Amino acid sequence: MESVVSAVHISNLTFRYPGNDAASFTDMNLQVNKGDRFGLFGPNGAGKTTLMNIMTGLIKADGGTVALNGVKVDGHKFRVNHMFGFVPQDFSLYQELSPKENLEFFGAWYGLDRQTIKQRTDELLTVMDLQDVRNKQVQLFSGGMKRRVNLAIGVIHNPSIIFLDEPTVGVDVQTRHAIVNYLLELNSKGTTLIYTSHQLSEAQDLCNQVAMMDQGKIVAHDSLDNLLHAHEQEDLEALFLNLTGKKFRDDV
Ligand SMILES: Nc1ncnc2c1ncn2[C@@H]1O[C@H](COP(=O)(O)OP(=O)(O)OP(=O)(O)O)[C@@H](O)[C@H]1O
Repeated sequence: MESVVSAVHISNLTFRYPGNDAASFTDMNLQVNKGDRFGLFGPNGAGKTTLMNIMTGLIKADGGTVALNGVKVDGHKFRVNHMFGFVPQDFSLYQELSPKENLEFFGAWYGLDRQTIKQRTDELLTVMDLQDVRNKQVQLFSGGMKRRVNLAIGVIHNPSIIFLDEPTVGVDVQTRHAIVNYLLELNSKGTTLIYTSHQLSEAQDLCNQVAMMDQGKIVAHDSLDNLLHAHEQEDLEALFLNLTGKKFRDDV
C-alpha cells in the first residue's frame, strides 16, 4: 500500500535555548496532513514561534527530524524553501521599497522567471487591494497594509505549505476578513496552512485541525470538532482555557 506523505512530520524533536528551560522541547512528535488548516495555540511563551522557526529551518533543533512534504528540513534548505512560504510575525519586507518592488525582489529571490514575477505581482497586488499604492514606499503604510504586503511576499512563489505566525496581529476587521478569506481560498485549492494566533474567533473560522501547546509540550492535537466534543467545550477560547488553565505565564 502506498504510504501518505504528511505536509509536516516532526519526529522526536528536542530543543532548548541555552540557559532557558521555559519552552524546551523533549521528544516532540507532530504530523500535519496535506490540505489541513492547522492551528497551533497556547499561552505566551508556550513555544509556538520557536516551533514554527524550527519547522521552517530558521532554528536548528538539537535532535529529531522535521520533514516537509517528505523532505527533511535539515540539509535540504534550498529545496525545502521553495516548497513553503513563511509569513512571520515581524514584518519581513523592505520598508523603503514599494509593494511592487518588494514582490519583484522576493520573486527573484525564489528564482521565478520575469514573466511569472510580473504576473504574480499583478495578481497579488489586486488580491491584497494594493494596486493604487503599488509604487509608494511601504514605510508610509498603515499596519494593515503592511500585513497584506507581508502576506503577499510569503505566497509569491505559490508554495504548497504556508506558515503564518500571527498574520493578522494589529489589523482592522476589513483586513482580517480579507486575509482569512484569501487563506481559505488558497486552502480550497490544496494549500496546507500552518497558523498560529491569539485571535481565537478568527482561528475558529480558519482552522480544522488544532494543537494546543503549553510550556513546550503539545497537550492536545485533533480536529477542532473532536477536541470540542471530547472536552465538552463550546468554542476554541473555552477549549484553550480548559486545556491550559487561567494562570498567567509571566516567568522569565
Ligand atoms: N532567542 C531566544 N533565546 C532564549 N530564549 C528564547 C529565545 N526566543 C524565545 N525564547 C524563550 O522561549 C520561550 C518560548 O518563546 P516563543 O516566542 O516560542 O513562545 P510563543 O508561544 O510564540 O509566545 P507568544 O505567544 O508570546 O508569541 C519563551 O520563554 C521565550 O522567552
